[in-house]
Amino acid sequence: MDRILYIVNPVAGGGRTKKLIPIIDGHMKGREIDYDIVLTNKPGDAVHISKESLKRGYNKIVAVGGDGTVNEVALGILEYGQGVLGIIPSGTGNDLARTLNIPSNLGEAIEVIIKGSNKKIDVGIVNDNVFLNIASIGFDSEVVVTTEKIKKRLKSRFAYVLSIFLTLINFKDIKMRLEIDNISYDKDIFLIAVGNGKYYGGGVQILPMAVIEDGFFHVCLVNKISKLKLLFLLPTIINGSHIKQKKYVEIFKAKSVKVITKSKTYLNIDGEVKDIDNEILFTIKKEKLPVIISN
Ligand SMILES: Nc1ncnc2c1ncn2[C@@H]1O[C@H](COP(=O)(O)OP(=O)(O)OP(=O)(O)O)[C@@H](O)[C@H]1O
Repeated sequence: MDRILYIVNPVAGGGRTKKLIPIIDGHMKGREIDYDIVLTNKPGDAVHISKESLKRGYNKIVAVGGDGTVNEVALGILEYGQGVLGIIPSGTGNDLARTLNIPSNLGEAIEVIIKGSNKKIDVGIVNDNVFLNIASIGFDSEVVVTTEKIKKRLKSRFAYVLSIFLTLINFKDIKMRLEIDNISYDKDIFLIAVGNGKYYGGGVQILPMAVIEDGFFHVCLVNKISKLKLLFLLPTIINGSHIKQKKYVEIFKAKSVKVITKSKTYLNIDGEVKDIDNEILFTIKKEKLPVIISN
């Protein structure tokens, strides 16, 4: 018999997620299923709540929020060592749910939690951080940093577009040594994305070839390119057709990736950006994570 815990991040999706609580309750009531709904109070809460509730006998832990909330619940399950991750997509991006074809409609997503099946997906590790979707370095990470700064003054979707233009004006290619499954390359890069999911940034198909359960990372490298050419290349990333531009874009499949940069840079991990050291190691965890998906 399943015991389901919904962990709701009230600030996900610009605060919309909090309003889902009575709707989830309405869908669950009257069914013979043991469930509970709890709210997070601060970042990191979902990790502890997941672990504690698994200890108390819940088996399906559902992240109600965006990719950040999903990442925290996944960490709790992995640290505890058992349990299944459920996802009710209600963040701004929901990129992992998009790769897994989890419905965006709330009622349908709840039905998947109740009746869906488990799929074991790959878990990435980058410098002690767990990620399920995509981690990246370069232009895209700097766009996230600039967007956060702009959002403090301008609360609109336009903030993202504006930050793309501002970052494009100021961005300098990053010199790095890359080791992909122990083969070394010296590169000047515009961006490198390493992951198991296909999308980031709310549906941008940076890794259209990614397979989420094959035990490998999928890597997209955009090499140094003139700003004029970038204006043509960037829109093709939205539908994934950039990978045909072999002159500028390289694709790899690997078990491990190491990046060594000369200067400090940013790392985007499932949508959250961190300052990083000069050496970044991406590896795949041996154990996969069970996630509930549609039958
Ligand atoms: N109660 C809370 N108050 C403030 N922040 C919280 C709370 N609970 C969780 N968080 C943090 O909110 C951040 C954003 O959450 P999440 O990523 O799920 O939503 P989102 O940003 O709207 O969606 P997406 O990442 O898909 O774009 C996460 O980093 C998480 O740690």
